[in-house]
Amino acid sequence: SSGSALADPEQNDIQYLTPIQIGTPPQTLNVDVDSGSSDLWVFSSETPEDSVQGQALYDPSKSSTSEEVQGASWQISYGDQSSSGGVVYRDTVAVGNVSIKGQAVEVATTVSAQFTRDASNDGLLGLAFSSLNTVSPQQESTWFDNAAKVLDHPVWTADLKYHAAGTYDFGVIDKSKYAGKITYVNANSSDGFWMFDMSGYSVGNSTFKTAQFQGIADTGTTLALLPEQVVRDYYRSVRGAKLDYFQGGYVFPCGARPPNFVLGIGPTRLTIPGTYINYAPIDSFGRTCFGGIQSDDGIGFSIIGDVALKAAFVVFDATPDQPRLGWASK
Ligand SMILES: CCOC(=O)c1ccc(CN)cc1
Repeated sequence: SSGSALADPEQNDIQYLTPIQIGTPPQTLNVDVDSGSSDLWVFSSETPEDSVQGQALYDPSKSSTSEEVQGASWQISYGDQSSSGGVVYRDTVAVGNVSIKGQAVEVATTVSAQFTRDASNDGLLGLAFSSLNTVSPQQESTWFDNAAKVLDHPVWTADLKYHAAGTYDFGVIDKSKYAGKITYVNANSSDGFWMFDMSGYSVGNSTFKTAQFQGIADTGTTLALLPEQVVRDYYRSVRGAKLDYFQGGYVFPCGARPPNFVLGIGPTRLTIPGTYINYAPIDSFGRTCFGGIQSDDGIGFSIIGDVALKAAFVVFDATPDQPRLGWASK
């Protein structure tokens, strides 16, 4: 089997939302497909009312195919200090028409304020490796790990777009979605992430600078978080850029035209247009803008989030014993 699902951006592409179907009859929720985590969790009939502000809810009692996983619970916190937790059901989950029975659906009984405030986000679909799943006492598999058994190929692809809807495909690599060839690099899943090595960078039309650093391909993070030295070097070329401690990163006048940023990924190059790096205004006048590239300081590795991923067609290839990431222009 194979399938395709929409990746619809919220304002400023802060995140992309994908409709999925849970239960019988199907209940459609819009979730954030997140290659940086491994829990499928949703707002539900068991989420306290004062924590729900407009989200669609999964109600397992209205699904003839749901069953509670006795004694199981989950609790997760993300890099941005948001968090959620709750209990676990099994039910049928379809993403892009690929339907998987007995998928662990983690039902939120607590969510942090950041999730409550985002009315259009009904939950997360974690597509990192199952070793990061937080269900206890018995860890659960991700939807993709379960789907890979029935997909024509153990792959999924991300075609995110700038201020436009893109797609996530499962079990198929759609040639109409990219240009030229796909360059594959090995992924290291030992920490549960889609982690890979970068070989250097260039700013605008300057010469390529070699730099060895590793990062994770993370569809669930908005920006690109890179080594401090690289980021400092980049903003030297942005008129009026400065590191604003109170905004928590580099800002610049919205009229600045940031240069392109080229990321070296093995033998291939990913060019992030400067327009993607002029991420969004931080003030209501649209005077000062926040950079789409920021420092990864304190994380321990870089995070290649949506600002970078939307410049490419990305293949998440879970071929047993040698996961790979494929990169193509489009
Ligand atoms: C605004 C609601 O979304 C989140 O808080 C959120 C989304 C994804 C992730 C995973 N990187 C963390 C928090």
